Amino acid sequence: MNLDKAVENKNSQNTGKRSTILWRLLKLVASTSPWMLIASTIAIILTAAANVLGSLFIERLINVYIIPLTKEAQPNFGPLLHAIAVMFGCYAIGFISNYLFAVLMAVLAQKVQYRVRLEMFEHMEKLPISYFDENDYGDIMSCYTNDIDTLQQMISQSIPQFMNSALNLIFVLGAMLALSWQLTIFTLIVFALSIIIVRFLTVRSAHYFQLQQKELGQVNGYNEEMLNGLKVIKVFSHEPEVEEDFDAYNESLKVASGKAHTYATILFPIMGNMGNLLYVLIAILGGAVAINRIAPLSLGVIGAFLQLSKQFAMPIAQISQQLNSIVMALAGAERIFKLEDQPVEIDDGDVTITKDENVKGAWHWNVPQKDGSVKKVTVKGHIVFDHVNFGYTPNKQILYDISIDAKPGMKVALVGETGAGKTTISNMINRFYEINSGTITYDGIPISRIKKDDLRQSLSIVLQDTHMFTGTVMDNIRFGNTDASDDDVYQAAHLSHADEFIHHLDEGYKTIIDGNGGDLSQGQMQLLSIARAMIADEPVMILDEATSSIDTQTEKLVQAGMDNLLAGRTSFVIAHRLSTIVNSDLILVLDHGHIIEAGNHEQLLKKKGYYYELYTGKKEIE
Ligand SMILES: Nc1ncnc2c1ncn2[C@@H]1O[C@H](COP(=O)(O)OP(=O)(O)OP(=O)(O)O)[C@@H](O)[C@H]1O
Repeated sequence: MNLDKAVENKNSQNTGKRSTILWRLLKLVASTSPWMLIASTIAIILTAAANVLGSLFIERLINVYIIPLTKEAQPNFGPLLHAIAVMFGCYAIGFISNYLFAVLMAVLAQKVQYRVRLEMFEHMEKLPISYFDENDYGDIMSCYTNDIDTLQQMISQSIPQFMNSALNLIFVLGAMLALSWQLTIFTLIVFALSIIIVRFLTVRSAHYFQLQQKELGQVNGYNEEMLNGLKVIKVFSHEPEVEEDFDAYNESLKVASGKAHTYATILFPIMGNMGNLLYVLIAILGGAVAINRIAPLSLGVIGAFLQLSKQFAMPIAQISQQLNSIVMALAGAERIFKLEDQPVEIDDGDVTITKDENVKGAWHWNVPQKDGSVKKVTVKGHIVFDHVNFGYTPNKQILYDISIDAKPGMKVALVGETGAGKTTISNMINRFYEINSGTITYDGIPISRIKKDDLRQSLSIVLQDTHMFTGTVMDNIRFGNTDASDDDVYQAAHLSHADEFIHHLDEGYKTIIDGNGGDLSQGQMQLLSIARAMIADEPVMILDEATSSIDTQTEKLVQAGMDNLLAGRTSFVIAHRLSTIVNSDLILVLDHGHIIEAGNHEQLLKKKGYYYELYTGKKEIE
């Protein structure tokens, strides 16, 4: 199928979709500020009406005021000046209402932009983690930057100009018909020809504008990924390959963008000259008709008609140009709406958790009862997996028949090769993903019954990939518990042994951490995130390779602090260094999503199985 045919087909399919998006956009604008929309609609109607009235007045000016004056020996210019003042008044009203319209639309566009940005951010926070697995960060970012920008431009410029032009067109057409239907029909024939050309060009440029936005998303996505992995690229000297790939994306963007703009820019000169052509043709035709008395055409009518024909051709040129921007912005709006329509995390939990402000480390469940009352139950931290099966995607199972009984206060270690499913198990407890079958209970309550926010609030998680936010060291530790006092922060830092390096920082706890901890080592960030988890003081802890970047000496110290912290709390520890988990109450050995051995260190050593081989170095964790 050739491209032009494909473009036609795609466009006819998209037309319905576009009108839905446009309708939704209109509702969004209307609900953002109804009075602004009404005021701007009145202003734009007034603009078009005033401009056309001004042009129509030319006929009276010539026929009633100017021609009689040419026949008088001593002309009285008073009535003519009065008529010119009326005409000026018309144009002045048009100018003022047009100005008001532009200002209103600019303010309205800012309001919409602000609202969309906020809604998108709020919605994004509620999206399930799986959404971010499936979607590229660059694409999501592109939605926040390019798409919102084009949307704002569309509301503040393209739509106002489009409406202005469309209304002008209608009013001018009415005025032309009132002056001469013969000349109007002639104008419409020329107009129909120009529509065919406009349609031909807009269909093509619309396709390439959509492609351009898509390619831009890909370039941004690739850029971000490579920026994040810059160090890895340098280490492996992959700069030439990366550059080559980037070049390919960039080239596709250049091609799409070039074609989109070529079609769009051809449009304007064609339409501009169409106006001049129309002007000349009407002058010739009108003159011929009047001279040959084919139809009763006065000089005033021809003069006014010529003025109107200019006003008629201009909007067509503008409409065609604005249509491109609108189509481009609609593609952006579609992506914004798609993100806003993404289903948020399902949370039908009715059990909540409350921290007892008076007793340190004490939490309780609020369990609604059948009679409507709420039963308060102390949180113990008993986590049970019962025959749990799970896969991130429907066609690939990751966890098979997992059963774990983590009694309150137990330290449960998960060991196994890379990709065995250790992190996945922890992802099940905090409900980042939903299990396929089986049950997970927390103090006997199925976790699906617990409100997600509350469930996560009761779990402290320290990940291998630490993330710091821009702010002071103090703020970053306090992120775990915003109510914590400065002393609590110092204590947590002390317990996690983070205070040693913090004291060596230029401004100690007040040192600003930029971006994602740019100036800190990976190990130092891990110490901070352990301190952050410690301060949260939650009943259950999950440590996923939490100490993997810390040197063995410091790790031993951190371990001692952590063991104090973990005492009395249920904890799940994932560690490649077996030395950190030998004192666990229960060690689960995972292999390809199956638990193949379970017991404490001594029991597992006695078994002389997989764990024994790992521990004695006969087998290595890959
Ligand atoms: N978000 C995801 N989407 C799809 N598959 C995933 C996702 N996260 C992990 N997996 C797959 O699930 C399997 C188990 O991964 P998991 O991260 O649980 O392993 P792990 O034992 O924690 O490994 P490691 O020791 O490397 O951290 C792997 O095959 C991995 O490719």
